[in-house]
Amino acid sequence: MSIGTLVLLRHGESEWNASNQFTGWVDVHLTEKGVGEGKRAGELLVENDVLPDVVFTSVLRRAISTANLALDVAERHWIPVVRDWRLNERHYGSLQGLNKAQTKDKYGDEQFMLWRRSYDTPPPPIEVGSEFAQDGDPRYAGIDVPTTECLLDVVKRMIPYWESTIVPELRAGKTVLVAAHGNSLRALVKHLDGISDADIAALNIPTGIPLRYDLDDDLLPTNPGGTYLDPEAAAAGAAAVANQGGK
Ligand SMILES: O=C(O)[C@@H](CO)OP(=O)(O)O
Repeated sequence: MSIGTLVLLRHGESEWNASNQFTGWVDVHLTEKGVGEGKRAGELLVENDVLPDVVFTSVLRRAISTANLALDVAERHWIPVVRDWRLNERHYGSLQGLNKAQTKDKYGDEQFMLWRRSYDTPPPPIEVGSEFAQDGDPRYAGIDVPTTECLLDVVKRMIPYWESTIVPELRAGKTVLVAAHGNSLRALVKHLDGISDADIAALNIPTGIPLRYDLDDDLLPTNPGGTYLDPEAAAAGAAAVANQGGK
């Protein structure tokens, strides 16, 4: 059987995307625009005839809601769903809740970009028990909840999960939707496309636009970089993510 189709979907615009705040593991809602993006993602799945057989999401509502909205529009609301914290956004440490533009002004461009896009420099850890920390959250019972993560930390939790749990569904020939986050999807795309630790800094994933990957038997993309189902909107969305902090 040939390898199934992989579709990656970053959640639609969240309340903290709109207010330009570092989000990480904080469980914020979608904005109205984000809800519209989720529905539009469903239309794109239908228009391009990529109808998921199974969906994987993080345990954060912005990804869960986006997947629900898209699958409802695509009449695939009934497919099996698997949720796992390993698909969560990167934990942003003590930056969670801070405004990106103010953080950039306070610490300067270089430090800001190091925290935001370097591969192996995590932001300072969040204080346990503080307002935007996740210790004590019942959904993470039994998990050693991080207090900060760099992209390398996300790769370390994400790729073993990809290999053990998502790949078997693809090998069974299924169309698999992964609804997750900017940085958890950057970790997966880095792995799929073999992007270097340095080059991954320049890659940004727009909200709410399905990204299709066709994989060969070795799980290498036959369409390197993937194919956005709305390439124009994706280019504009990725540029907007890259410029966050500039406002
Ligand atoms: O705040 C975050 O959690 C992420 C995604 O929104 O932001 P950034 O793109 O700055 O890594």
